[in-house]
Amino acid sequence: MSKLPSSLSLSCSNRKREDILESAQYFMGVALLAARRSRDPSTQVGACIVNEEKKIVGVGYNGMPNGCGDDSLPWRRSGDNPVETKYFYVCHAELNAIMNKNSADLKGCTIYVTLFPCNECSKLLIQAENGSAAQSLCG
Ligand SMILES: Nc1ccn([C@H]2C[C@H](O)[C@@H](COP(=O)(O)O)O2)c(=O)n1
Ligand SMILES: [Zn+2]
Repeated sequence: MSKLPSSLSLSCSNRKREDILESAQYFMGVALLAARRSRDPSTQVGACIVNEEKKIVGVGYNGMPNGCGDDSLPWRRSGDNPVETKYFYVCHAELNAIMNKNSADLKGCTIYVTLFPCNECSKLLIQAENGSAAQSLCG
């Protein structure tokens, strides 16, 4: 291999950068970025699923179901009837991350979520993983 011209070797360091994000910080950063896509006016949640090879296999954020207008469904937290609140409709970030996954199952995966998973999502994560509980890291 040819040597770099002396002008370049003077200006470029030969050392790799050491002050980089740890992988967990990076994956939680992806979850935090995903949360910024959420239309929920009060709480934005992001989730990032990572496999054993440290590859991202699914990302999601909380939002209304596909095809249901963000403008036509309620975003309020309370109402006389549950159907008048967002809770009746909204899909949680973890559910969306699972549905967006690009692998058959989530065996050995870790999910990075910006909020603690609810009981329903915990059940989904367990089933999607095929038996045992998926790890959760919460920010
Ligand atoms: N693990 C979680 C917990 C909550 N969410 C979503 C569901 C709602 O859109 C919002 C919570 O709204 P709040 O009661 O704080 O007004 O966060 C989720 O996606 N994942
Ligand atoms: Zn949930």
